[in-house]
Amino acid sequence: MIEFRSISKRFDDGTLAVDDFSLIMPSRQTTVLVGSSGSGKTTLLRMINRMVDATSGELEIDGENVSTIEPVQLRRRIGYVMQNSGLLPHRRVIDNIATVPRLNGVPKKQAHARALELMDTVGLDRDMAERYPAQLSGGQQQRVGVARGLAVDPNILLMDEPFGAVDPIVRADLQQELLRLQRELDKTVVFVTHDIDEAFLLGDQVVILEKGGRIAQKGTPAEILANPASDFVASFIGAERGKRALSIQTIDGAQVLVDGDGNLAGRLVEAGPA
Ligand SMILES: Nc1ncnc2c1ncn2[C@@H]1O[C@H](COP(=O)(O)OP(=O)(O)OP(=O)(O)O)[C@@H](O)[C@H]1O
Repeated sequence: MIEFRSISKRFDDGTLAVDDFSLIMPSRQTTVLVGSSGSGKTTLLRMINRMVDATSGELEIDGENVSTIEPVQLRRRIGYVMQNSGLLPHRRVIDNIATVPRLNGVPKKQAHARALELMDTVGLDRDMAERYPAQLSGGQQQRVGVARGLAVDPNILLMDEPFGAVDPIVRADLQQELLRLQRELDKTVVFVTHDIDEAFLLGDQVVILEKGGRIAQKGTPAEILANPASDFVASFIGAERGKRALSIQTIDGAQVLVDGDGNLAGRLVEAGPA
C-alpha cells in the first residue's frame, strides 16, 4: 500500500505543484491519476520513487517512510515506465530490458534469459532482442519500456502516460495488454493519464485531479460515472462522453461500462450497493 499523508511540493521557483495531498493507493490494484496538464500528476508519481522529494508531509510504502530509503535503492525496486519509452538508443532491446538487473548485480546470462522471458510476457517477438530501439515501431518500443519496468520484478509499477504517444489502435492494444498483465502479475500500478476513457478502462481507483493536485473526486469508475461530485468532474467526464458516451449498464447482474455503440468499453466493475 502506498500512502500519501498531507504531501505538498513547492519547486525552487515557488510553484506549488501539489498542495496538501492525501491518498491511499491499495496494493495489487491500479490507481489512475487523471487530470489536465499541470495538475501535478507527474510530480505525485515521481514522489513515490523519490525522483521528486516532497516539501512537507509523509509518503509511506507498506508503512516505510520513503524519505528514509536511499533514492537509488528505491528506484531499483520500483518499475518506472514513461512516455516515449525512455529507451537507451545505443543499446539493443535485450540490454535495455536488462539494464536495471545488471546494475543490481545480476549476471549477464541470467539477466538476458529473464529479458527474453519478459519479451514473451509483454507480447514481443524474441527475434527483436538484437534490434536497437529506432528499429522498432512506437508500440513495440512501449512494450520494451514495460518489459524494462518489470525487469526487477517490482511490487510497484509507475506508469507516466505510457501510451500517450502511440496511435489510437496501438494504444487500445497496449491497454488490453496491460489489463491482461495486471491480471497475471498482480502489481500495485500507479498510472498517469490525461485521458478519462483510459482512466476508466484501467483504474480500480480513479483519482481526478485539479490544479495543485487537489482531488476533485476519487472512486471506482462506476462510482464516479454514477455520481460526479462537482460541476468540474461532470464536465471533465462529459468532455469525453461526447465522443464515447460511456454509461453503466447491468448485464447478468454485473455492472459494466458500455460505450455509445453498446460495446463493452471497460472491464467488469464490481456491482456496488444499488
Ligand atoms: N522542476 C520544476 N520546477 C518548477 N515547476 C515545476 C517543475 N516540475 C513541474 N513543475 C510545475 O508543477 C506543476 C505540476 O506539474 P506536473 O508535471 O506534475 O503536472 P502534470 O499534471 O503531470 O502535467 P502534464 O499532464 O502536462 O504532464 C506545473 O505547474 C508545472 O509547471
